[in-house]
Amino acid sequence: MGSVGAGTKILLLGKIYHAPKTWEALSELGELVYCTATNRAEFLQQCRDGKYDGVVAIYRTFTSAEITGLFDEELVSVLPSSLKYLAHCGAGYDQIDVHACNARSPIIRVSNVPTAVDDATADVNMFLIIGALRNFNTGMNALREGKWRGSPAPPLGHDPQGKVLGILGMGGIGRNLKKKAEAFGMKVIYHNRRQLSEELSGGAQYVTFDELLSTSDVISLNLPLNKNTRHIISKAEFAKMKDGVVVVNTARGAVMDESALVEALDSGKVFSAGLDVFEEEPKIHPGLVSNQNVILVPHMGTWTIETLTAMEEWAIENIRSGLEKGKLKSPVAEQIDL
Ligand SMILES: O=CC(=O)O
Repeated sequence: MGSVGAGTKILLLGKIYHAPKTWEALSELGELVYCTATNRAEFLQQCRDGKYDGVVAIYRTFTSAEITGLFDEELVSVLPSSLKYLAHCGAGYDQIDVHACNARSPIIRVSNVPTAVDDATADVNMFLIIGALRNFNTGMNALREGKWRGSPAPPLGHDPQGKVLGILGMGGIGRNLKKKAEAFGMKVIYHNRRQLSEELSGGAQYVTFDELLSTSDVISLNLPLNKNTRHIISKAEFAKMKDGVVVVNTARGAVMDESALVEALDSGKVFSAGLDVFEEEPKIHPGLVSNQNVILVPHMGTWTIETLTAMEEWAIENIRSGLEKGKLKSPVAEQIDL
């Protein structure tokens, strides 16, 4: 079932920082080739000109989109016909149009990196929850301006103990967050496309989307971005939330309508927010930058040596598994049954 043969090539889109030896070891399975394009138009042209013909597997990173742009229908349509495996080094694969990959014959099999990201992302998530509940940003900024806590002093924050945390999206990160939040004394409820088994949910109460919105003291967004979840939190959803709710997002910016969040913060409906992701990274809505009640982190959920190393190793393993066994280690949800 393997795809290894003379002429097999493996293309790197982006960089390998932490697992260079594991990457280089792939050279026993195929020739390692590198992208020379500096922008999307160039990459598309190179593909059309056959520069990457013979590429059977691609390893790509989130930031490689700065050069190639999204793996949308247009880009997928020019990828070499030899391509079988697309290994994304990240948990969220919203940059890839899996539908377009499925439409190819044979299909392009896509993998992401689950599990390895869970701890680091849930840690940042917890940092944002505590930081937003305590509203540390105001005092921290004042201190750097030489004004100690500022004048007037920041409003008092809130303790996590006894607060209801509503987790929207109970995948690996959501479940990991649940355990961490419980250690801080929070009561966890969740909503997910499907209710989880008691064992998987760890006893967290399953509630409807509307119940989650109306009964949570803190709402954490932990769901993937796709056409069904884009702007799942918007004006109408904010209206259903408790007054003074705290909102935290480590998933993808576009699951929430940023302008609606800015309005909800300005009106006081939302007490504070903690954000690691934004709708148009690296652009940040000016209403978020100017609002002291928002903690802003520039997409650093997995930004640790240990986690980024584990992610790179995992994504490379997907390529090895595809080439050796004809099967990816962690296919994306849409392709699990294919
Ligand atoms: O944002 C990070 C990831 O999707 O892994």
